[in-house]
This record gives sequence, structure tokens and C-alpha cells, in this order.
Amino acid sequence: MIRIAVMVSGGGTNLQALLDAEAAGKIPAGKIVLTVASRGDAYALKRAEAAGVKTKVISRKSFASTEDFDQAVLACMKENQIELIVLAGYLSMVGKPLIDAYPKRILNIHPSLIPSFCGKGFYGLKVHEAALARGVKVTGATVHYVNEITDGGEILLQKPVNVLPGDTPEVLQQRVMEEAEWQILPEAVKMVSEELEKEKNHD
Ligand SMILES: Nc1nc2c(c(=O)[nH]1)N[C@@H](CNc1ccc(C(=O)N[C@@H](CCC(=O)O)C(=O)O)cc1)CN2
Ligand SMILES: O=CNCC(=O)N[C@@H]1O[C@H](COP(=O)(O)O)[C@@H](O)[C@H]1O
Repeated sequence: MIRIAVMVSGGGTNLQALLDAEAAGKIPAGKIVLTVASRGDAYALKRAEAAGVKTKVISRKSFASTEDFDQAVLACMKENQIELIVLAGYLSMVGKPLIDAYPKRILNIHPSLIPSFCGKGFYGLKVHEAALARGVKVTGATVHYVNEITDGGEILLQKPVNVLPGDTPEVLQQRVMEEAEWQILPEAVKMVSEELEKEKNHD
């Protein structure tokens, strides 16, 4: 069984999709055992608690340096024997110590079809505002591996979503979450946890 940690910052609807998928038996090789939030007021923490998942708040601003923050996150993952990390609406940069300790074992969900509308400053509604401003007819979501480049890691899954006339950023965000993010993130976690399980059994 692959031990999974989900890192969050906000509402946690992607965490909820993962918890629901696990409860429905759709992630047979993985178990979400920890939720790490970058801020104590993340509603995602309530979702984790309701599902009986251990929670931890590790916020960048309570550390003297980025290095100390990165080391605290890494220590927490090791203490909990975490094997796969999922960033789900997580809005802090993941540092080198974690990336080096978890090669191709950190996934991120981004609410656009990378390489469009991604990178520094593109998160949450800002992504959908940029898509609407550019006038794209199709947007969507991407699950990618995490490396030191923001949203620059190898792409794992993508799903397109139509932009409709009259869409506002909020309406588009909701459609992208419902039709794409909440589908491909559980699918990606199912795929990768099964791969890691196979590797473990062969070692
Ligand atoms: N290594 C690495 N870390 C990552 C990603 C990655 O692919 N690689 N994907 C990230 C998701 N994308 C981001 C990256 C930066 C910001 C961002 O700019 N945050 C503001 C704070 C935003 C807020 O708290 O409201 C900041 O100043 O740090 C938000 C989402 C999460 N961390
Ligand atoms: O690279 C990704 N950037 C981070 C990002 O923009 N994540 C987005 O935040 C929204 C809320 O997530 P929730 O907290 O409801 O799961 C959701 O649309 C995520 O795709």
C-alpha cells in the first residue's frame, strides 16, 4: 500500500475528489495518510479531519529561511513514511530537498493545459482570467510531475474543457474543476501508486 500525502492551501476540492475516489475503491494501491497545509485556515483541513486523515500545518512564514521550511516539510514526510506526494491547490513552492528526496513522486494539478497559462503568478482564478483574456475556446487541466521549475515538470495527464460564451472566471473555474481536475487527479494518483507498488514488489 503506497502511503500518500496531499499538500493543500485552500478549499480542498481536489483533496475531496481524492478522498472520495479512495473511499469508492478507485485508488486500490494507495492510501491518503497525511494532509499538509501551508496555512491554518485552509478549509481543506476540515475535509481531511472529516475523513479521519492526519493533518499538519507547515507555513513558510513561521520559518526563518526557505531552507528551514523545506527541511521541516521533508522531515514531516519522512516521519510519516510518505511514498507519494500530491500538490492539490498548494500555493507554496516545493524546494529542492523535497524534489531530490522524491524523484518522480510529487504530482501537481494545474487548472490549464500546460504550457498555456502556467508558471509564476498563474494560480487559482488568475489562470482562468488569463484564458478568458486571451480568448481561447478550449482550456482544461494538467497533472504533471513536480520539478524545480514552476509547472515545468513532465506532463502525466491532461483533459480539455470548452470555454463557453459569457463565461466568467468563476464559472470557468468551476467547470474546469468538475469536468477535468476532479477526474484526472484521482486517475493520475491511481496510475502512479500502482506503478510504485509494482516497483516496491520487484525490489
Ligand atoms: N517546485 C515546484 N513547486 C510547486 C509547483 C511546481 O511546479 N514546482 N507547482 C506549484 C503550484 N503553482 C504555484 C506556484 C507559485 C504560486 C505563487 O506565486 N504563490 C504565491 C502565494 C500565493 C498565495 O498564497 O495566495 C507566492 O508568493 O508564493 C502559486 C502556485 C506548487 N509548488
Ligand atoms: O500549479 C497549480 N497552481 C495551483 C492552483 O492554481 N491550483 C488550483 O487551485 C484551485 C483550488 O483548488 P482546491 O483547493 O479546491 O483543490 C483548483 O482549481 C486548483 O487547480
